[in-house]
Amino acid sequence: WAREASLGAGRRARLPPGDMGWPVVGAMWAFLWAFKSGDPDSFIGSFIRRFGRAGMYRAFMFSSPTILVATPDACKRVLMDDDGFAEGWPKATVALIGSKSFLTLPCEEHRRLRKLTAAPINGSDALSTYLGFIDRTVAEALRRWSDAGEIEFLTELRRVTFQVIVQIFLTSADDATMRALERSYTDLNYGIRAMAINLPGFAFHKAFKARKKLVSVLQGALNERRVATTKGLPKSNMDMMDRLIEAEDEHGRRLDDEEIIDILIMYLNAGHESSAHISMWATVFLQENPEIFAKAKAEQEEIIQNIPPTQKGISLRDFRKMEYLSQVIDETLRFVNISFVSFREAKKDVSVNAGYLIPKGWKVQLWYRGVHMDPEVYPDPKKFNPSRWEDYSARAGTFLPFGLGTRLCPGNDLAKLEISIFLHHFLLGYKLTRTNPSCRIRYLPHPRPVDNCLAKITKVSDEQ
Ligand code: HEM
Repeated sequence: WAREASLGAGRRARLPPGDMGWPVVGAMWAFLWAFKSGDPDSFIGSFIRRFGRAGMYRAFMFSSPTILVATPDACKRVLMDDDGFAEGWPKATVALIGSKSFLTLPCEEHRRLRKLTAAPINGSDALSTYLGFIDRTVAEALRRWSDAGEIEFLTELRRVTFQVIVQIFLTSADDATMRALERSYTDLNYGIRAMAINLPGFAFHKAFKARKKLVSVLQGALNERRVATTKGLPKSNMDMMDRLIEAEDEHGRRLDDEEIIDILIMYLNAGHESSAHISMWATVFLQENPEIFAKAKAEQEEIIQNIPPTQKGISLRDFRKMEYLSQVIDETLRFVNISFVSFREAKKDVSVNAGYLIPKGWKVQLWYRGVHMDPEVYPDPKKFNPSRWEDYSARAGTFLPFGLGTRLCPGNDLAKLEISIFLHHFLLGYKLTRTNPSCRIRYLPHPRPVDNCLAKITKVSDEQ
């Protein structure tokens, strides 16, 4: 109330509708209740019900006055306006991912480090470099799982996507380092959308301990790398850690250890969590929908039949032919809403959407989930329907699984490649049988079955 009052009558009158909720906690209880009770869409739904389809609402969340944005045009307007908005992530996210990661970097520094780190992971050349490794890794994992009996499918997929991202960022990491990192990331993620309460029993407390472990493992790897460089030991090939160590700005300044570690913590996390979840959900949806499965399988069979006998594995050209599979993945991205919201902060007063005011200093939450589940944008939004993407190109702002603008996910192509190659092998030779097909879903931090998709992977045919 105090923050609203300080705006003055004129500015206050231009705020979008909404209310600041309960003292201190604001709308956090309603948010947590909606997500924990299994109906996440009811959170934005309650604003629409009470205040109409304004598309923007005011609320008090994560200890800050906040504008919730839930229409394609308003999301686009905010995401494309770097003069008006900076990143504005909740305290817990910044504390866990790192205050020197992209989450808080000023514009110029962000642009420089983003250019340095995004080029080696996106674009055809980069993708061709990793394709062989991804192909071998997922094929081998599926073979192993089919001999293993019951597995936690999501946990195993996380290991695979982690193996891939570690290969790109820290080529030489040994198995023990990798396992230690991977375990800590699981704990870290459970605290990422929590309140930043560092007391035993709270999710954030456990997550913060996991961050300390990550820092110590990465510091060890960085020390080894620096010693090797000082001694002039030969390098097998240049990975992302080397690039970050050697990067210099125009004044000759290099990144210090803290900066390198925070950037690595961010990339290693962003680079495996979402891809693993989407691979799992896409597999589950395919298995639950025999017609979609059959159509996707037929496409992969055709692709494999046209591979020349001299070619080993699939190529980038084959990947680009996977049109229907790409629709399955887009529909999974829309339907699952792994990144259900993004956070910004207004650097100045900005007018959006028919003159609503986003006051300077207020937080902005971009509700991608609200856009993706809006029946006016996607008819029958709760139906998993890959065919809605046939001959359809989404209007800007309506499909935001990877965000938009200067913060667009730099790993979007890599993620799609990884998920496609996994599904390619799965469709051609395997079947998923879940132990608890109607297992409860937990929506925070990301939607997942609470049993981590306990299942058997069975080999049904040899891949040709
Ligand atoms: C299905 C998989 C993925 C999804 C759904 C996803 C989603 C997103 C979204 C929505 C954002 C934008 C956040 C914002 O607007 O502030 C983002 C940013 C980011 N993603 Fe991804 N991502 C995925 C995979 C990856 C992969 C594989 C990598 C690494 C190789 C990655 C690295 C990043 C990084 C570093 C950022 C921050 C970019 C910046 O601030 O400039 N992501 N991702």
